[in-house]
Amino acid sequence: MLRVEHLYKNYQIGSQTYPVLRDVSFEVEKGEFVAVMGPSGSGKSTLLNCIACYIPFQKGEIVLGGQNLASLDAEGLAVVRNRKLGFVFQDFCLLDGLSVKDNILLPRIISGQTEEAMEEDAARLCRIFGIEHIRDKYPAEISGGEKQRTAVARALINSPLLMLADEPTGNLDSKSSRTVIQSFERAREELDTTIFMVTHDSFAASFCDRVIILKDGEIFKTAYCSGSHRDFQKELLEIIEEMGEEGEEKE
Ligand SMILES: Nc1ncnc2c1ncn2[C@@H]1O[C@H](COP(=O)(O)OP(=O)(O)OP(=O)(O)O)[C@@H](O)[C@H]1O
Repeated sequence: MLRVEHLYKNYQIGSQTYPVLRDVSFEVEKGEFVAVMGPSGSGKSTLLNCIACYIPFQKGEIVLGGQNLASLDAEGLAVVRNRKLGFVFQDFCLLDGLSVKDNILLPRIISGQTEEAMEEDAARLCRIFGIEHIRDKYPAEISGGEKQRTAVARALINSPLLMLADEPTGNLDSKSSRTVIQSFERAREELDTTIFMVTHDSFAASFCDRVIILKDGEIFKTAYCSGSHRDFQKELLEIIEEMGEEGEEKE
C-alpha cells in the first residue's frame, strides 16, 4: 500500500543544508493504522508532507499503491492528492459557508464527479460516523468532535488508498478525541481504511497497530500494540520518557 524506502529530506536555508529525514524506511499494509510520534522537530510533519506530495525529497522512494511519487510531475501529484489520499488536519479545515454534507462532498465536486450516487455515499459516511443528525448544519453550529468526524467523512468520500491525519486530536478535549479515534476505528471496520497519523497524543496512538517513533529524523524505535490500549499507551509514554532522558544525557 505505502512503501517509504531510504528517504532523505533536507531543507536548504541560504547556503546551509539542514538534514531533517535520514534514511527513513517502513511499509504500511492495507487496512493498517500506523502513527508517527516523536519530539518536536524530529521530522514528523516533514515525513507526512513528503507522503502527501506537498514537498519534494532528495533521496529515496515513496511508493503509494504501486506508484512511485518521485516519478510524477506536478499534475500527477495533484491527481494523487485528489484521488488517492484523504486528509484530516488538526484544525479541521472545513468551509464555514458549506453545510456538513456539502463539506463532505467537496473533494468529489473538486475532482469533477457530480453523479447522483455521491449523495448516497455522503449519507452512508454520515451514518458510519454518527453525524446524520447534523448533516444540514454549518461548522459554526457543531462541536469540535463533530467537526473532526465531518473531516474524516470528507477525507474518505473519494475512497482514498490512504488517509493521512495530522494531529487529528490536537484541538480536542479527551471526550471528543475519543469519538474521533472511534471514527478511525469505524473507518477500518466498515471501509478497510488505511490510516497514517502524526500525533503527540499517546492516547490516540495507543489505538494504532504500530507506532513509529522518530528522533532527529531517524526511526528510533517501532512499537507494536500486542495487548490492551491502556498497556500500549503506557509503553509509548515510557519510550517517550526514555528519549527525553537520552537527550538530557547528551547535553
Ligand atoms: N520549510 C522549512 N524550511 C526549513 N526548515 C524547516 C521547514 N519546515 C520544517 N523545518 C525544520 O525541520 C525540522 C523538522 O520539522 P518538522 O515540522 O517536520 O518536525 P515535527 O516533528 O513535525 O515537529 P512538531 O512536533 O513541533 O510539529 C525542524 O527543525 C524544523 O524547524
